[in-house]
Amino acid sequence: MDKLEEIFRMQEALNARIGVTLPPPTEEEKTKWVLNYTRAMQQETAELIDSVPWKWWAKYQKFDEQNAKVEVVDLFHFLVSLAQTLGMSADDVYQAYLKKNAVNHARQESGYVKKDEADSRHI
Ligand SMILES: O=c1ccn([C@H]2C[C@H](O)[C@@H](COP(=O)(O)O)O2)c(=O)[nH]1
Repeated sequence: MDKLEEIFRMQEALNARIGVTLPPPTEEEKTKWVLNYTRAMQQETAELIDSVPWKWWAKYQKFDEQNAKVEVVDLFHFLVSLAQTLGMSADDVYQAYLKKNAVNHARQESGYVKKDEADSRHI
């Protein structure tokens, strides 16, 4: 089985155990879960920041690479749930990634001197 598809399936199973079925049926519920998952990701991002010595005034901090990797995986859990909240399958994410990656390369090709919001509308 494709690894991304397996991750999506495992995340669905974990979320079901927690009592959450995605995508939510109403726009109101979708809004709630977008906010829940983005807030959870902000928290995990803060924990990732704390895994590196970011405090320029303190000397006690260490680079905890092992913990940083765990935080990345925690973030991935919530990012996959966020995609599922918006009704995206593993293949939807893959296809959108391909298209957006091509846009990013085209932007580099052209020097990216102007922001063109319309260049991503086809994704
Ligand atoms: O609805 C949820 C809630 C939590 N987690 C997972 C993601 C992280 O791996 C971990 C974060 O929880 P704490 O370790 O911060 O308790 O739980 C989910 O996948 N879905």
